Amino acid sequence: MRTVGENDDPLDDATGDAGGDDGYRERYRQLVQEFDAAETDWQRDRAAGMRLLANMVLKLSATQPELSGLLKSFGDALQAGRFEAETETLSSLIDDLLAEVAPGPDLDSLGSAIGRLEALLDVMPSDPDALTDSAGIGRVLAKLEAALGERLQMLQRDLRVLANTLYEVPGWPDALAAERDRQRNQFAGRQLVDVDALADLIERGFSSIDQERGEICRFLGDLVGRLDVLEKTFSERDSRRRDLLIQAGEVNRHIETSVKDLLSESQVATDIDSLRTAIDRRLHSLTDDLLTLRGLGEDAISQSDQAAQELLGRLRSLEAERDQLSRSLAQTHREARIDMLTALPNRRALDERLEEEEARAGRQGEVFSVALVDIDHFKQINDRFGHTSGDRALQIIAKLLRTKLRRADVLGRWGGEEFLILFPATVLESAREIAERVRLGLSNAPTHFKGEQVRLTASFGLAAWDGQSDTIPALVERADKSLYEAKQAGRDTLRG
Ligand SMILES: Nc1nc2c(ncn2[C@@H]2O[C@H](COP(=O)(O)OP(=O)(O)OP(=O)(O)O)[C@@H](O)[C@H]2O)c(=O)[nH]1
Repeated sequence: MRTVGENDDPLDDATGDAGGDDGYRERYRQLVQEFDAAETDWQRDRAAGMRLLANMVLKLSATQPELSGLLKSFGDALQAGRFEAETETLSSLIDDLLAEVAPGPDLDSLGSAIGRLEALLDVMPSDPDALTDSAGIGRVLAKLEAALGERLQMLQRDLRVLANTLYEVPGWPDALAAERDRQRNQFAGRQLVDVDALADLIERGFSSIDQERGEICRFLGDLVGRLDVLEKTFSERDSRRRDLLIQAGEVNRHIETSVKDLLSESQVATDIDSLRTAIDRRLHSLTDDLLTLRGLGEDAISQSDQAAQELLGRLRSLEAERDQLSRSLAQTHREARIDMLTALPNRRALDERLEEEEARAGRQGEVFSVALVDIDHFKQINDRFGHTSGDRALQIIAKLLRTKLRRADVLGRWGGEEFLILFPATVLESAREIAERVRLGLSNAPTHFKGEQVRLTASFGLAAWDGQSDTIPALVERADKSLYEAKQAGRDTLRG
């Protein structure tokens, strides 16, 4: 392991070992971005869910007459056909269907209609081409099937998005679950709500959304319960959905283990290099797992609201684990005496290095100098371009200062927008020359933020160690005083 003092360029070192752009930092950033994007999508879905409520009423109303019309024309077509053997069975089936739909189809009766339609298909001749006079019936049947399938699928999808979306509202999931159970019991007693009553309920729920959350919960419970009935009709034989859940469960467990291992490895890591290796190894597999989960999740969302809930739950708990990981990383970095943002030695490391230099200079009867560097008008960078750009400016300046200094000079982040340079075994005059070179280098290197050219400058306050009777706090205080004078003199200059 290398110590801070031996480190030529800590920023390069921090990414170099882990492989440049492929380093753990980059992958970690991507992971964070993915989570943020998921969060944004989710917010958007919530708004979409509210819009869907309104659309659903319209769709239900539109389905009813169209369905009746289609069933009637199907019946007519049958009458015109010559399927003597099947006519009786078919006619009674169609009568049943029409009777069921006539009073105003709701989701429950549509679900049952689909079941009957399947029975109808079963009794139809298996080879339509062999029957020249079946063309009309075939067309009507196909149209009916397509219209029903499409409408119900749309309805199902909308309901799922809606249910998922509103699960997000605090306190609703429990109310919803209770309501869903209640509705399930009602279904057992075949207690149906017609489409007008349903629409009424939705509208009432809308108009008093804040005061009447309970009402909306009941309404949603009703819809979700009905959705279950429909879903059963459609996908009882859909084993793919079950497979997806099993696969997702396996990936989840793998992720859980990886994160736990990583956390415990980061706790016991004794140096930054071994920690970095551990993170590197785990983040590879975590990122892959997450992508797999995403892929599975996308499929699962389209198939099951339950799967979507589970995926979301996983993403949330992963997010919590990510935060814990990031806290643990921050802690390790602090302990490693490296500043997280600039990857320079931090205040703690600088304090130690100053003490070492003081002891060395005292022993050998030498001197040394320090400079406090404060970025000019830095608040304006934050105010104009945002805090993230401010952070980037600090990173740019850190790197620039580092490249202008000698190998032996120690540069660290003293705090906020302030840096400290230690010039070991250097008299004030030489330190001043180097500092002036650094100041000019910074001042002549324009930077761009959000497409705008910005000139970053800094003020420098210098002081030299005054021999045995001097102390580090007194030395830094003198440098700070010089810095104040440099600021007073108009900034982008040095004093001391
Ligand atoms: N983005 C970002 N801003 C920081 C960080 N640390 C400190 N700052 C900001 O740096 C700014 C320092 O502002 P001031 O002390 O008013 O000084 P200034 O605007 O640089 O002006 P002068 O020093 O007088 O030239 C404050 O707005 C802090 O919020 C950081 O880590 N990141």
